[in-house]
Amino acid sequence: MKVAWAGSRETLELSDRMAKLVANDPVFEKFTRPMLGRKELFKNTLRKAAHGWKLIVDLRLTEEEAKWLRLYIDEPAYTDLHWGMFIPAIEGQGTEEQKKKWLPLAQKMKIIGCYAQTELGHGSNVQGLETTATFDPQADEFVIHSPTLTSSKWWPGGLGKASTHALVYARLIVGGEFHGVHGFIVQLRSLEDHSPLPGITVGDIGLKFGNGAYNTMDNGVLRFDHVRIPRNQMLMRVSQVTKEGKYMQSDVPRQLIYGTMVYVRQTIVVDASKALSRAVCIATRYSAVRRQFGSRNGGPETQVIDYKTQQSRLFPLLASAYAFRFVGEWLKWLYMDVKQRLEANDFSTLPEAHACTAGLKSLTTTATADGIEECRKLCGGHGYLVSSGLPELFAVYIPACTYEGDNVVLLLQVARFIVKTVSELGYKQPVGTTAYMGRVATLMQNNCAVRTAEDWLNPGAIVEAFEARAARMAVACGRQLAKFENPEEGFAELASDLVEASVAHCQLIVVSKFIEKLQQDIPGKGVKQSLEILCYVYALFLLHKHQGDFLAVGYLTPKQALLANDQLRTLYSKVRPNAIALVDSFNYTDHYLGSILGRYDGNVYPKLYEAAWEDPLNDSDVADGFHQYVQPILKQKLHSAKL
Ligand SMILES: CCCCCCCCCC/C=C\CCCCCCCC(=O)SCCNC(=O)CCNC(=O)[C@H](O)C(C)(C)COP(=O)(O)OP(=O)(O)OC[C@H]1O[C@@H](n2cnc3c(N)ncnc32)[C@H](O)[C@@H]1OP(=O)(O)O
Ligand SMILES: Cc1cc2nc3c(=O)[nH]c(=O)nc-3n(C[C@H](O)[C@H](O)[C@H](O)COP(=O)(O)OP(=O)(O)OC[C@H]3O[C@@H](n4cnc5c(N)ncnc54)[C@H](O)[C@@H]3O)c2cc1C
Repeated sequence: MKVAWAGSRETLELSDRMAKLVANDPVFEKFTRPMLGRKELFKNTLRKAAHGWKLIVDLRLTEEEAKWLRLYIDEPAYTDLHWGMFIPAIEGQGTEEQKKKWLPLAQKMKIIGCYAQTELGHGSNVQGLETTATFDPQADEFVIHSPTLTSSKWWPGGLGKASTHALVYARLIVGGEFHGVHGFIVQLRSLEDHSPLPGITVGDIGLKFGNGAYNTMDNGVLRFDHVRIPRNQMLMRVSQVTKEGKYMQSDVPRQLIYGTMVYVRQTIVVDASKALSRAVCIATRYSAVRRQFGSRNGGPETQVIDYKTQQSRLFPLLASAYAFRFVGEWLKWLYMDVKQRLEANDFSTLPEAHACTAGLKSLTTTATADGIEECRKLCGGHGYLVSSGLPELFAVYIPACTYEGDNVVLLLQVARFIVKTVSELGYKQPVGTTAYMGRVATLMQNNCAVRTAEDWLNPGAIVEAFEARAARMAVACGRQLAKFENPEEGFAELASDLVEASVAHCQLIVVSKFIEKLQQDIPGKGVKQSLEILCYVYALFLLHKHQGDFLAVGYLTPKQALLANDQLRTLYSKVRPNAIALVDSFNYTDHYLGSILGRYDGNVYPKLYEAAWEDPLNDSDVADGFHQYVQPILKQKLHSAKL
């Protein structure tokens, strides 16, 4: 199962080597992180990032090894944006000449870059950005300017203190005409002493949610006062500005300017399975250690993992972690395929890639953020201790529902794609993830054939149920929209229904990709069977949770919905004996998990007890401030006996 989770034996071995390298290196210690003040915390992150880079250089790690190393260091840092957005943006939107100039500098870390798109006034509405880039043909330069307070760049990770350069998204103005938002490479700080260059005001935006957590990142604010950059620092793969001041658009679609977001959203789906699996690993191991009630004749109490309610909350999350792992694998493949096509100037699959990355990013991050919090509750009171690892994981993870596109805004993008597909059904055969809509007549007509709980153990029955629900919800939205004279008004009015239809479409993708995964050759005794059980758990859990949809569209009867729930209970009993093995298969070191409750050896209570004494408050028996603030109260002489 470790191989199935990792994707291949090679990846398992490679990631295992990197995990151990980090776990055994004292520089990467992270348990004191929540106790540190902001300055100390940030300096510590800089130290870890520098040490990580030294290892990459000294040990000549490959790009793949370096990625795993950064993952296991497990501390958000400026390097995430440098490697994760600045470099990919230049790769995707730069010309060959620009790539030749900037990529070697960035890859050798001679410069540090961030992705400066969001502003104080606009994040979701990219076309609403206010920063301007005005071409000055006399000087052959762009003038980058922040005309208003709300045009201040606000949020970019790595911008606050670390970056020397930024990829700045600004409205292009040539010859007094606006040409939409484009990307520009702008140097922010001196490469000699790191001080901000003239015309640049830059700093950190302040503390964020949670102790430690995302505060290791220097999310920044940035203002430009007529900062000049050479013309060739506008990324010009999509459109160009000539020396003479002529704006030219190549055959490449404008949307490619948003290409970095497609790339990052795809990586966020893969990361969702990592974050959720960490939380599930902690909650599952602890649920096997923890005992409450049920002692008979002085024997041990019941392990809480044996309670059906615990199983019905925990096992769907375990199944979701696997489901997100496999849909992430597929999405990576889809992205690589689109990338290759784009390089050959085939842009036909870009809209689907945008819809899939946007929708799956939204679906998986929402479920993961909620899932981490559920895991905290599954661990009872001890889950609220920082040493459980769950509060920090939650605090670091939840912004994933917002960054790289607010999850609702992204689902509305999916809705546009679905509505367009439905409206074109008469003359255009849908392909890829919308191919099922080509069978819309059948899906609208046929109802579920399940008669017994066992009938639900059939991938065909499950896929058809999810297809029928998604198709019927999409068609219902299409019909409602058709009643509006102004389609945009209709879209705004029906937005909540459209979001629900998008969720149904995205859940269908995840379920289908899990089922497709099971059609592949999966080596290892019992591995495929265990994955099949998890796949059914994932699908039937969703069906149970959203049974209102399935019933409302008239595909299921209440009896069939009840049968699905009966089957789900049986499946939980089948997961139980392998639950610990299924989380051990994630192959996480105790260092990466960062949780006393999730320790591999299960030695929870002695270690919790030990850790309590390491809290700084326990450095002395009498706390600082006691004599000043508490003792006077204890010693006071009150006049009223009642008080
Ligand atoms: C204890 C420690 C624990 C550690 C745990 C580890 C957990 C992981 C932690 C990870 C740590 C660090 C990682 C940090 C990473 C943070 C990165 C965050 C970076 C950012 O947030 S960058 C900023 C991102 N911003 C956004 O995403 C903005 C969202 N808005 C948009 O994307 C768009 O503007 C829009 C909403 C899509 C715009 O809509 P609008 O209708 O206005 O669109 P346009 O008119 O502009 O275009 C319409 C046209 O274009 C199509 N289209 C839109 N987007 C794309 C696209 N990306 N690709 C292709 N096509 C696109 C759209 O479909 C329309 O097409 P049509 O005309 O209909 O054919
Ligand atoms: C930790 C973190 C790191 C980040 N890193 C970066 C970075 O490196 N670089 C960068 O450029 N940016 C970064 N961002 C910014 C991030 O990309 C934006 O915050 C995100 O895109 C959401 O945009 P917003 O803040 O404008 O939200 P808003 O759009 O203001 O959202 C507010 C509310 O309005 C709703 N809403 C907005 N528009 C619509 C609509 N059309 N229909 C219905 N509802 C709507 C949303 O659903 C939400 O509920 C980061 C943000 C965070 C939190």
